This record gives sequence, C-alpha cells and structure tokens, in this order.
Amino acid sequence: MESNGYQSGFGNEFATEVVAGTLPVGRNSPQRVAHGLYAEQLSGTAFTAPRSHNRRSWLYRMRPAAVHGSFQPFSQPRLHNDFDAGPVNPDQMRWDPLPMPAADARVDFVDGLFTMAGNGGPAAMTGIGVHLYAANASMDGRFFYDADAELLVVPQQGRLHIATELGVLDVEPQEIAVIPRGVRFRVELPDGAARGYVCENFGALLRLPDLGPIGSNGLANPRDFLTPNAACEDLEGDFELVAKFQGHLWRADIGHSPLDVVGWHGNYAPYKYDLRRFNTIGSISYDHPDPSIFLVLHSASDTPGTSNMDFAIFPPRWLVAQDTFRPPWFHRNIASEFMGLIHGAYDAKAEGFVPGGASLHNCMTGHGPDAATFDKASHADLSKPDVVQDTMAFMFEARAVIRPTRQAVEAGHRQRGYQDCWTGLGKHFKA
Ligand SMILES: O=C(O)Cc1cc(O)ccc1O
Ligand SMILES: [Fe+2]
Repeated sequence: MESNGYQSGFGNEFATEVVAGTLPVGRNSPQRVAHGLYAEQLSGTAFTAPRSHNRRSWLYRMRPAAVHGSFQPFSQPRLHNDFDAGPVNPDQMRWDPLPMPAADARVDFVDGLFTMAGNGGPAAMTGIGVHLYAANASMDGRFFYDADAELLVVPQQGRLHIATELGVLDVEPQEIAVIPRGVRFRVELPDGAARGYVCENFGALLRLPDLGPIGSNGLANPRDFLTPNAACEDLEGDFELVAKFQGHLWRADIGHSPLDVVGWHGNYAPYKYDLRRFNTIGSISYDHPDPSIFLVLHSASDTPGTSNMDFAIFPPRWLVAQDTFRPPWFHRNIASEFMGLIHGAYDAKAEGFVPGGASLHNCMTGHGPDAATFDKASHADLSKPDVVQDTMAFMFEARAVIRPTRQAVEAGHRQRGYQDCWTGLGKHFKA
C-alpha cells in the first residue's frame, strides 16, 4: 500500500492517509479507530512547548510501536558519540572521501556510518554528531531509529530511497533529508552504492531562520520543503529493529514491518529539500558577506542568535563585489566549522577539497583561501562579474568545538599535509 508524492511547506499541519476514512474527524484518539487501526502520538517537543515550536504527529497504524522484542547491544563500533576522548588538537584538518566498502562486503546504511566528530551528546540533548556514510547494500529486513537526535542526511553520491513510518523520501545528491528523532526507517540504495554525510542534531529541532531585513522571501523558501504522503507496508517476517539510544546501538527482534502507518496528521514528520532551490543572497556592492547569508536551517541554542548548529550551503552564484577580495576571507571564528563538498569545487580551495571529502576548522583556528586561490583572486579583473558554477559545498557550524573522533584523526583518508595549502602565503609587506 503506497501512496506517492509529497506535501509542500515547512512544519505545516499535514494530513495524509493511504486508506480513505483512516484519519478520525474532530478528535485524535476515538474509542475505536477506523479500519481496526491503533492511534499513537509521536511527540518531538515537550507537551508544553510554545505553540510556535510545538511538534507532534498522530499516527494510525496496524500495531503500536511498543510491539517488538527486548533490546540487546548491537555492534557497529564505527558509529558512536564518544567525543570526549582526550585533548582536541586545534589543527586544521581535512579528509578525502570515506572509501566505499569492498565489493564483496554487504554494507547497508547503518553499517556504513562512520563517526567523524561531534560535541555535547544525547544525555544533555545538546550538540551534534557528525558522521559519514559509505554503503553498497539496501537495508534488508532491518529498520532503524535514532532516539538521540534528528538526522540531517546530505547525500553526496547515489540516491537514497528512505522508507519511513510517515512515508517515503527519495533523495539524490544536492537534496537533503531530515528524519525526526524516533521515526523508524529503512534506507534502500537505488544506485547500488551511496556515500554522504549525516548530522545528528541532539539539540532543538531544525528550523528555518528568521529573515530580518531580507524580508518575507529568500534563502530556503518554505514551500520547497517536501513531506511525504503516508505510505505503509503490511509485512510479517523475522525482522530487526535497530535503535540508537544514548550513544549506543541496540537491536530487537520485530515480527512485522514497523512502517505500518496507514494515515497520520501533524507537524512532526520527515522532509526533504532541494539545495538547488536555495535563493542565494550576496553583496552587490563590496566585501564578501558573513556566511550566515547562506543559512538553510538552524538548531537554536538557549542563547539567542547563537546556534547549536547552523546548516549553511555554498551554492552557485554571481560574484560582483568591487574593490573586494571575492572568495571567503581569512578568518578565525568562535564557532567551529565542519565542511563537506557535495559537487564540484569550493571557491576557497583550488585543490584538495574534493567531493565527498571533509574539513574541520575549530574555534579560533585560522583558515581561509589556499595560496593558489589567494593569488588568483588578488589579481582578478573586478570589472567583470565572476560566476561560481557547478558547485555545492556545505557547512555544519556549531557553537561548541567539534571534537574529532580518534578514528577520524587516525583515518587513512585523512590528509596529513593539509596545512601545506597555506605555506605559499609569503610575506609581501613593504613599508
Ligand atoms: O571557512 C569556510 O570556507 C566557510 C566560510 C565561507 C564563507 O564564505 C565565509 C566564512 C566561512 O567560514
Ligand atoms: Fe570558515
């Protein structure tokens, strides 16, 4: 039983059913739900959160989520939230793409996750976990949910078919998917292999930023966010439910597909967004603006204006600023910056930052254009506009230091000579 398609809008009150007459009218939990279904509420914010922030959905399903065996530890040691192992080296760091699994290994989305870095954690419900994934198999008889975090999935190579309790998200590179905390899902790989990035957001749910003087339109427009229509499967078998709970993985037997929601309504649901729809705003006079103009979604912290996590992108755009060094400037930032590249080349790095790769510039660590980029942009003819084309980089920017894991620091795909990209920046001072 599938219904395809999406409903448009960010955080709307959606309503969708596969079988007509499933959703109760005028109440959420009638004495008996239509079609012999169970009613179940899924709460993503505190019951008493202000209405503008409150997120919950009502699910009408074949069996309640409570029906499964008991959880036992599940081993996938590359995926964890251990961010406190020893001192953090303030070096600039960069990585090549996570290698694809060997052809004779069967690695699905859960097994293919590799934790790079993070801060805070699920106990405190603040901070982020940053992971890469490289997989070559669809999840088969296995369902996953993350009780620790909302998942922001950024595919870099290969499409993902994400079948969730609330419907199906089909995403390709340059689109993102957000799966709310607790929602159960299965990832299938229509292209046979897939690679990308995942941000676990332990903190406040991702939201669209306020636009301030930009006005009522621009950046990521709400109607470009797509939430799936209900879709459900009526499957029985020897399946496995894998949970991430308090930084560890657990597995339980489950005798049916938990993707058995026939209808749902509410505003707590998965969604996708095509980054190519982003309305990029920039300077039409002088100076390269702060990257906050590139903000797609953010997870607020308790301090106004200071995010737990900002998700920013660097899409194709025109550069027209006059008497200006047009690429990103040299800088040090109180916030910490984990970057990835989905497609093309990034305008601050002539070489070495490749699609699928990653970089980390932590609190107050100096970084910026490499020597080749600096040289080129310092002598560019500013009477003509530049166009940055065929590119899509992104940044997970966090208020707290993004602590690389030991496996990331020691990884074979780490570029040990990264700092050399700045050694050509000699002294040109003349009094
Ligand atoms: O460091 C980076 O490359 C990311 C970045 C881009 C930009 O345009 C301005 C600031 C910034 O940190
Ligand atoms: Fe930066």
